[in-house]
Amino acid sequence: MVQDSSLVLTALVKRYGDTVAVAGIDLKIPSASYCCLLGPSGCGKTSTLRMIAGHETVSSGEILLGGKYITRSAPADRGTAMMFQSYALFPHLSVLDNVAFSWKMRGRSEAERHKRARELLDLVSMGALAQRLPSQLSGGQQQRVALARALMTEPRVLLLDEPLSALDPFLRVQMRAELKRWQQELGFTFVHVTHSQEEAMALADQVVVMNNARIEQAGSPREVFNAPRSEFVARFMGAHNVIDSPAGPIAVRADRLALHRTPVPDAREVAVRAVEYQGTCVLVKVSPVAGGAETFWTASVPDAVFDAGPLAPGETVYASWPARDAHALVA
Ligand SMILES: Nc1ncnc2c1ncn2[C@@H]1O[C@H](COP(=O)(O)OP(=O)(O)OP(=O)(O)O)[C@@H](O)[C@H]1O
Repeated sequence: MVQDSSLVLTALVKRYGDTVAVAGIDLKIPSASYCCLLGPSGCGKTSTLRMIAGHETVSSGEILLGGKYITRSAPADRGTAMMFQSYALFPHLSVLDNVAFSWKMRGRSEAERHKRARELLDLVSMGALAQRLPSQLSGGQQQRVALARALMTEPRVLLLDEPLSALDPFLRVQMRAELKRWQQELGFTFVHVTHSQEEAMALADQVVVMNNARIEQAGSPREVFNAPRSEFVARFMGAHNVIDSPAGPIAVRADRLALHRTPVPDAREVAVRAVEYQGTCVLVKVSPVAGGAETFWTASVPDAVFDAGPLAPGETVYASWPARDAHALVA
């Protein structure tokens, strides 16, 4: 039977003296799903993760794993394992012994622990390097070992704190795909802290956008990207314009903002301010003529469309968007 690895956070609060790091959040993370906690520095992501792990006490509120309260359980008794930003491998132990370490602490025999460690090293494609020392591995390889070591404790929930931030951009994209594959193969819950919206969109079943110790919005990457609820989410997810309309602020995706040379109904007159070539598209930055020079909107124009009618800074054009692509934002 597959174990229930769902997580529920209710009215969870973390205070450090006068600082409120997490201000009473409610969140349900379904069993066997990939959840990304996303937000700017200091918004409370790591504090949330550390409370789930039991590395930080909860000021108030509750945490349930698989329907059982774990709020006050010892870290080792929770069914969670944490993979850290720095991989924190023991430098003097081989890869195999690093992975087997937690079973040594539990008094399991060498044959038993090495057998399981080898299985996990094979899972993360590191079986061939089992006898190396951590210093003889690349960053991506060290990360695989750190993952195998976390899995050795047989968690139901794996907690990952910025696991890709130390890798170069090429490796980051490769390891991202592997994390997703491992999560699907293992079939348990991953909670991954990141400040990269691109990473969260690529990985998550559920993206949880945090700001100022609270959850601004939680949903699938498509829901959060296509229908941001607040100005903060629209700006943080990027590729959106926040536009004042008579009914209040709206978000319009940059690729849904159309530019016309002649007026069309409901269009706003705008001045082209800058043109940035991006390869597959061209970003055209415009300012509404009636809106002040410090307001900028961006239209993302496919390169072939732009090439058919190039625009240059200083030109005046007309910006419009389909009504269905205007998402009302809460203030
Ligand atoms: N041990 C601590 N003592 C006092 N304040 C803390 C402590 N840990 C975190 N904080 C504060 O709590 C708030 C949330 O911090 P947290 O580390 O959870 O944010 P974060 O979103 O993970 O940020 P980052 O992306 O920079 O890691 C911040 O204002 C931070 O300064």
